Amino acid sequence: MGIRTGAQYINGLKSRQPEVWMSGRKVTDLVNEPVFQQPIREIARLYDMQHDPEYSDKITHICEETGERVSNAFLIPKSFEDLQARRALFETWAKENFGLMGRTPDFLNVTVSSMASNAAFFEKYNPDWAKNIQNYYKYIRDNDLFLTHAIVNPQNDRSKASHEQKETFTHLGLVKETPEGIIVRGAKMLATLAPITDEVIVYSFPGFKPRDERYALSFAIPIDTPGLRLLCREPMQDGTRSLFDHPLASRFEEMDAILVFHDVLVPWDRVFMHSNVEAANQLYSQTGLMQSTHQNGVRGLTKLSFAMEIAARLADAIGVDGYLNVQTQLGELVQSVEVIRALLRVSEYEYVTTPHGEVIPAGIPLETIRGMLPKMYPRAIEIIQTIGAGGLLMMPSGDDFENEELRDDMDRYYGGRSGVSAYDRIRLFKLAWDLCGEGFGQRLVQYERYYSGDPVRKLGMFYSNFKRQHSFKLVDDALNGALKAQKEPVGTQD
Ligand SMILES: Cc1cc2nc3c(=O)[nH]c(=O)nc-3n(C[C@H](O)[C@H](O)[C@H](O)COP(=O)(O)OP(=O)(O)OC[C@H]3O[C@@H](n4cnc5c(N)ncnc54)[C@H](O)[C@@H]3O)c2cc1C
Ligand SMILES: O=C(O)Cc1ccc(O)c(O)c1
Repeated sequence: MGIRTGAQYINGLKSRQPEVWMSGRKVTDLVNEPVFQQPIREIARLYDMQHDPEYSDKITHICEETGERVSNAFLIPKSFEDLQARRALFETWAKENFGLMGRTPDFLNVTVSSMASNAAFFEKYNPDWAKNIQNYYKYIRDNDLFLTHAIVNPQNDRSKASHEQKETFTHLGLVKETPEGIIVRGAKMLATLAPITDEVIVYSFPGFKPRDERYALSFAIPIDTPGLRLLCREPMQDGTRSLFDHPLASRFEEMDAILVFHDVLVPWDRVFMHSNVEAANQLYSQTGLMQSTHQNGVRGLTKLSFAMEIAARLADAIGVDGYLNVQTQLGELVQSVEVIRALLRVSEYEYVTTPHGEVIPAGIPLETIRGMLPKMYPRAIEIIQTIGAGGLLMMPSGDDFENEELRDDMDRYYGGRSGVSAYDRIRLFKLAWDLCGEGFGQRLVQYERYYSGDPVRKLGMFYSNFKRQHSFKLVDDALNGALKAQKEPVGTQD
């Protein structure tokens, strides 16, 4: 089939009924559920762009194997140009939602593409796992599917390994093997957008201990697989608030869910790994899972640029951007954007070709983005809050603004500097408040901190890897140079 349209994506959602719980009730009509309607439209719009002549050649390509047009997320890059084609997709889609939707279909499609192109890793442990991940890649590529992922265990007690939790199946684990597949039970935490996806893929970060075998799992199943329950967090908008009042929150909220598996059957052909602690601990570093960091970086750059632009427009609108304290904050934001932009370019220009011929962006600059964004983005939000100050809280609702009796006061007291009307300023400040004040915006801060795992442990892993790869030769040169310089009599140097 190849690339889907938005309507085909929505028809897919209509064709099944996953077990979704939200606000104490079962959601039985996903497509007409107010909380999900706008995010579904946003995702559908991305699918439609694949067919739009303005974008089609930029974000899709003809698959060599099938001759069909498929998303660039499924490209296994073999050259710098391929990397750019993949980036073009990430960038084009991210700009559609200002980088505020992190888990658009490209994110996991690129992850699975990378897992499949590293099938040799799976082959080492079990040829079936290698075959399964490759077939799965082809399946989601040819059907243009939208995946969610669940990699982290529920928090319960982080001081204990999976096998030491209060109950055997607090963390998702294997119950038994059957002729049809494996039965799994327990929970996985935080699958973003799960209710409106087609499939879920499960894998883990490293950290398994001996006796954690039953938890060392990776597989993918349809989101409506019997026994799989999706427990949504409290929604941050009810789907009925106006776009005037909440121009971002009412469009781009990504619902998160905990996944509870009640003895779910995973067919053998969907099992990518099980019962192997060593393989599970290696999966992250050996299968290019980090390729999604390219998508994260491009999307993160869009989001940070958006925050920078909002801060600058706020300052301009109320005439404070001539003050030195405001200028230094705005300058800091512009420089943050430039740092991330430069790191992305370095990662792409200094690409690495793997032994099996896949071209991947250089890891250290990409990891540096991942380490810096969790500090830069919250700082950007703090700057928006500082520049907007009390005005952010004082905006009237759209209904107030429309009320003729109030209109004179609105026009007089809500306008900005000369040339900025009350209407323009209210809209701008509402946009800013969605990002820096609403629950929606706070989730976006939390997302940037945690979307790719705990930044504390990630930074520790980053330094350990760096230490393994780096010679620290400058220090040796300085020490050796000092010894040499001591021995040479003055006047003998060239
Ligand atoms: C908005 C949002 C969306 C997300 N979407 C997804 C998704 O779609 N799919 C998915 O799988 N995951 C998703 N994540 C989850 C993400 O993977 C986790 O939040 C992340 O891995 C951190 O784990 P945790 O939240 O359980 O924190 P914890 O691991 O419980 O950490 C809590 C605190 O304790 C500290 N800590 C815990 N253990 C240690 C340790 N061993 N050593 C040192 N310090 C420690 C941490 O530094 C942190 O400060 C999302 C997260 C957010 C916030
Ligand atoms: O950045 C990485 O390390 C890759 C990665 C893995 C899992 C995630 O959920 C994620 O967002 C990113």
